[in-house]
Amino acid sequence: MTDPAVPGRSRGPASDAGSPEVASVLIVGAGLLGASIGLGLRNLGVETWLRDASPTAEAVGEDIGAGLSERAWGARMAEPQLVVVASPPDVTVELVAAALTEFPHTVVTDVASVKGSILRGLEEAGADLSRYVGSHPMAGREKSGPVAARGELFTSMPWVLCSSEHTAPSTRRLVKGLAIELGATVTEMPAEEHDDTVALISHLPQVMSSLLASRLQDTPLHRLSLAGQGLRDTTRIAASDPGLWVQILTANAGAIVPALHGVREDLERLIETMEAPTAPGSRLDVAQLIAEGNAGQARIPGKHGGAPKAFAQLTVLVDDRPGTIAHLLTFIGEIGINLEDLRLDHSPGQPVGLAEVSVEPNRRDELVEALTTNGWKVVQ
Ligand SMILES: NC(=O)c1ccc[n+]([C@@H]2O[C@H](COP(=O)([O-])OP(=O)(O)OC[C@H]3O[C@@H](n4cnc5c(N)ncnc54)[C@H](O)[C@@H]3O)[C@@H](O)[C@H]2O)c1
Ligand SMILES: O=C(O)C(=O)C[C@]1(C(=O)O)C=C[C@@H](O)C=C1
Repeated sequence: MTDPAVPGRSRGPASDAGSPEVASVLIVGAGLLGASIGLGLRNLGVETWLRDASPTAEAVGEDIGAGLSERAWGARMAEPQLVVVASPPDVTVELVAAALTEFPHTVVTDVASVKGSILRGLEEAGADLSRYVGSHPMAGREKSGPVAARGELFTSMPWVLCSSEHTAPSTRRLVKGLAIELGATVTEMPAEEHDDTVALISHLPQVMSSLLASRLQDTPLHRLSLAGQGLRDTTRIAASDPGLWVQILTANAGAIVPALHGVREDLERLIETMEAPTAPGSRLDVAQLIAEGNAGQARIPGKHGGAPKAFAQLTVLVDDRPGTIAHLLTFIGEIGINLEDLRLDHSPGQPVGLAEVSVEPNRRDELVEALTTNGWKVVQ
C-alpha cells in the first residue's frame, strides 16, 4: 500500500549493527505513547498507520502527523512489518494476541509499563510468542492522549526490551531497531527483573508524589501560592492519569508492596524522632535520614544514562516578554558555553520569570561574568 502523506525525510545511519530499519508500522492505541512513536517514525519517513478504539484519538493522531488513521482512509495495512500496541495495560494482552493472529508474519511489541503480567497472559492465550517481544520506553509525561505527544519523547531515554525464551532473534532485533531509530538507549532484561526495577524507580515515585500532593487538597490557595520549586519538583507526576495508574499499580502490586514497607519503616522512625525532636540522638537521626536521601539521589544517573554528573546552576531573571528566553539562549550559545539543562519558573504575581541554567561547573563564573556585563540580572 502506498502512503500518500509520508514525509520523505532521509533516515540517519543504519540504526545498529544487526538491527534492520523499520519500514512500516501499525500503532494500536494512538494516545500519548502511540502518537509520540508515530511522530518519531513519520519524521524518519516510515509508513505509519494508527488504530484506536477512540475515533477522536485516531483522528487527532492523524491531524498532528503521527500516522494515517485506518478509519479516515477506510483502509489498513495488508501486512505491516511491525505492530506497536500502545494501549492501556489492561487491554494489552488481548490486543497483542489479536495482532499476532491478524498479521501472521508480523512482529508485535507493546509499550506497557508492566511486563510480567502481559507475558504470562500471552502464554496462557497460546499466542505465537516467537514474533512478540515486550518493551517499555522509560519516557513519558503526566499527560495523556495524542495532543500531548512529542516526536522527540524518546531521545536519549532508556527503552527496556524484555525478550522471553520464546522470542525469535529477528523479532528482538527489529524492536531494538525501532527503539534505536527513535533515539532511545536500549537495555535488555527479563520481564520479572524489569517489574522489580520499575517498582522502585517509577511506580514508587508515582505513589509518593500522589500521596504528597493529596495532602494539598484542603490547603487554602493563598498558602499554596507561596510554593517554590521544591513542591513543583516533587508533585509533577501527581497530575498523572488515575485510570492508567490503577492498572499499572495493580499489575505490579507484588513488587511495589516491599518498597512501600520500606517507606513505612522510615516514616515510622521519622515520626517517632520528630515527636521528641530535641531528645538525645533525635537530631542525628534526622540528619541521617536526609543524608541517606542525599546518597540515593546522587546515584541517579544523568540524562543520557551515564554516570551521575553535577552541573553548576545559576538563575537569571528574565522579563516575561516574547523572545527573551530565546535571546538568553542565543547569548549563551554565542559565547561558546554548552547549556546542559534549563528550567523556567515564574515569580508569583511578578512580570518576570526565572531561568535556571545548568552548565559545566568550570564555566559558571565565566558565564555569570558575561551575563552581568551584558545587562542580564543573575540572581543566584
Ligand atoms: N504515560 C506514560 O508516561 C507512559 C510511559 C511509558 C509507557 N506507557 C505505557 O504506554 C501505554 C499507553 O499509555 P499512554 O500514556 O499513551 O495512554 P493514553 O491514554 O494517552 O493512550 C492510550 C490509547 O489507547 C486507546 N485504547 C484503549 N483501549 C483500546 C483498544 N481496545 N483498542 C485500541 N485502542 C485502545 C485509548 O483510546 C487511548 O487513545 C500504557 O500501557 C502505559 O503503561 C506510558
Ligand atoms: O516523566 C513522567 O511523566 C513519567 O513518570 C514517566 C514514567 C517514569 O516513571 O519515568 C512513568 C511511567 C512509565 O511507565 C514510564 C515513564
